[in-house]
Amino acid sequence: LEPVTVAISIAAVSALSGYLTYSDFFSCRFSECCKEDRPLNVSALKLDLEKKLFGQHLATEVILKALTGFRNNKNSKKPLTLSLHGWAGTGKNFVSQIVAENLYPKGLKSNFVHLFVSTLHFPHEQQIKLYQNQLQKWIRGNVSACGLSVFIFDEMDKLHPGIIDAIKPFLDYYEQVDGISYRKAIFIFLSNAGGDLITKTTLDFWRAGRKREEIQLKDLEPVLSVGVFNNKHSGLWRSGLIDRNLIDYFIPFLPLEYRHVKMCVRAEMQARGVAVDEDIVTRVADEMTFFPKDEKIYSDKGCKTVQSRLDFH
Ligand SMILES: Nc1ncnc2c1ncn2[C@@H]1O[C@H](COP(=O)(O)OP(=O)(O)OP(=O)(O)O)[C@@H](O)[C@H]1O
Repeated sequence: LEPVTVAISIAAVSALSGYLTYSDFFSCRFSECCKEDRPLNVSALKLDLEKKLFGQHLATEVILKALTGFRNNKNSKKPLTLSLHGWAGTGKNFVSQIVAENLYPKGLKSNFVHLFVSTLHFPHEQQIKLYQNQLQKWIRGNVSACGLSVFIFDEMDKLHPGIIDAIKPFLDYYEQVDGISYRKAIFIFLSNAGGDLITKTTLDFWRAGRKREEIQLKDLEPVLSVGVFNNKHSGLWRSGLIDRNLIDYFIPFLPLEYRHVKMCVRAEMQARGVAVDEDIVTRVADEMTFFPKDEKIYSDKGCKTVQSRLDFH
């Protein structure tokens, strides 16, 4: 059989079985497809988070629930907004990548996933108005092309106050704004703001002899939202997004311990296709620095420099 005949037969069978429409088959085969109505593969996302993300039981649980609920709800009243907080190298970008890959096979490289980095895209304080206009245009254009667009804002703590409020109308409970519905879009904010509050709570649990897995969202989420709202350097200082309850979840990323750093080293070795050597794992983990000064429990940079350190061994 010729490839064309095979393609047509597969398309016809798929269309008949209701799995894909005929035009879907061709458009999705030859260019990337906007997956607005496709259900999320919940077990794949769960497996990814549980296998790949270390030491973040709260983030794993909340992200899984939030995405599943949102994607299964055919009548969502607003876009999904997640605000991820935590110390450097604790997995915020890593999780965004996992989420993106579970929505679109090309992940962060997908045409429907957009990453904004504050210091790169919005560097000058004097140009806030310009950035606000550009941001609105960019989001409007992309959501009109694909409802299930994903927008990731990295370095929120370095974003000049007020910029993010430009997207408030898109995050609100409107059916449409100027003829466009934003209700299927996903907004993810990443920030180091609140990292100190998260560390303090995690440390309190540790000092009280309690397991970190006992920390619940209610121990952190309220402190986090208030802390971020009152922090001039959070990107969400006095933000209407918090005021109007437009952020669905504040998700804490806990500081990583020595054992988590070791897990990151092992994962990196496996990703490089080399056999895991426990001596090297220990040596790389021992090279990292830990805080607080006395107890030395949490890695200063999380797992961030693990990859480059591994190159030396
Ligand atoms: N909790 C984790 N589980 C597994 N790997 C992790 C985790 N945290 C970090 N890593 C590894 O470290 C790398 C750097 O982490 P990542 O970029 O996600 O940190 P971040 O929290 O976004 O930091 P920053 O706030 O500095 O941007 C990731 O690509 C991943 O390989």
